[in-house]
Amino acid sequence: MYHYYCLNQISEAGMEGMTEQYVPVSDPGKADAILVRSAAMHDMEFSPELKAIARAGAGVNNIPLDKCAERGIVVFNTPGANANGVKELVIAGMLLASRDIIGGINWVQENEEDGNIAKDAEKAKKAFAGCELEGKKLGVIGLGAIGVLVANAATHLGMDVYGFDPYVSVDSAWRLSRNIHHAKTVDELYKNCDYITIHVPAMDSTKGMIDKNALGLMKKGVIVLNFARDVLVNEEDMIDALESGQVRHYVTDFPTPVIAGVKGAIVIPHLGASTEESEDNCAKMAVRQIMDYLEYGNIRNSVNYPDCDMGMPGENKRIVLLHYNKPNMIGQFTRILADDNMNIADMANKSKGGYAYTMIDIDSEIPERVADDLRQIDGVLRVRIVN
Ligand SMILES: NC(=O)C1=CN([C@@H]2O[C@H](COP(=O)(O)OP(=O)(O)OC[C@H]3O[C@@H](n4cnc5c(N)ncnc54)[C@H](O)[C@@H]3O)[C@@H](O)[C@H]2O)C=CC1
Ligand SMILES: O=C(O)CCC(=O)C(=O)O
Repeated sequence: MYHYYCLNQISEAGMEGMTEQYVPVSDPGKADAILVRSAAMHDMEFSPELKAIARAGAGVNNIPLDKCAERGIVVFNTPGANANGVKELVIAGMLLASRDIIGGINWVQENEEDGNIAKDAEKAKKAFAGCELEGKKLGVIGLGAIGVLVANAATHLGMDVYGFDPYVSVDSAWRLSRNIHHAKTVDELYKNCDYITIHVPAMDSTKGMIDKNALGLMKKGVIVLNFARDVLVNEEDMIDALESGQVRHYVTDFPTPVIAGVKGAIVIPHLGASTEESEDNCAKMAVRQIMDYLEYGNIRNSVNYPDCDMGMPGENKRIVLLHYNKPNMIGQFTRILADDNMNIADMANKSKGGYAYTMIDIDSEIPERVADDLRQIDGVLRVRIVN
């Protein structure tokens, strides 16, 4: 039996994937796994019961990854599962910023009682005119799951697209249209583009990257779109740039007290991934990953531990160890198993930064006392016999 707790509402389509072995609990302190969307977890206490957290989404800046790793809690996310939802809203954002669709709709609502509205609209509409996307230059910062989709879609709208991502993955590079120009520096993209959209995670290295200096390099009247995280943009600097006309519109998916209501800012209430399809995709992926980890110890799409997958153990018994990535850990594990006359049928060890994960299949029962001996090794953070 496994206990889980949902910190946010998670799509039914995902929860339906859980077998009768999974029971919801009302106290997170009693959960083996927590499912979360955007709820902030930094101040939460984690009980020793907690083995996994699954973020049904991409960004994990709401979760204390190192604290979790130190406690042997594996944190998962669902890469790419909501990327199409965000891509579509970014395209909508570019259109909203190019033509005053919102102003026009508001005008119709304000004049709904006007019996002459059809004729009056023809006079009023010049106030809401705009420009087209075709032929304009778009700069995409971050060519991951979302950035690639946005860049490729924009080429189909006839835009001239520039991409910047010094850490682009091989998979993303394969998915990227050959029509995208490779910007070698972010400044090159700032200087040349009419629209700039940012799709990078919120990390120490990216926070505030769109600041006064970056905005100063951009073309006058640029449109900036931020569907990634509020902290990537220095909002005070953005307000100055909107007031001076350096930025024509700032489209953001993140309302804050500073930016909400600012003239020129088009602020959306974090709707990028709020589609039925994205919510279902994320929930299904998060649930599958949690179940595979709790039942078989397999790790797929973790952000604080290495991915490591040995499939199902079959007739064997499996023990998994979360530990520091340092010398002589495996030697100590195998010595303890050998002292107990246990035969290793299969084994995998992977590392990610300072942490590592070892899966060992044994062709006999694994006594709890062996797990206890393994727990005593300096640098071991958690040991689980998973079947
Ligand atoms: N508005 C919404 O509802 C949503 C927002 N997001 C946000 O969007 C972000 C991106 O999402 P995905 O594309 O799915 O993530 P991803 O991990 O697939 O892609 C991120 C890309 O950013 C690149 N990158 C990192 N630092 C960079 C830098 N300094 N300059 C240029 N590129 C850099 C990485 O190499 C990677 O290719 C998430 O971290 C999240 O914060 C994600 C989903 C929904
Ligand atoms: O769950 C949500 O709607 C937020 C999506 C998001 O921001 C993300 O996946 O990073």
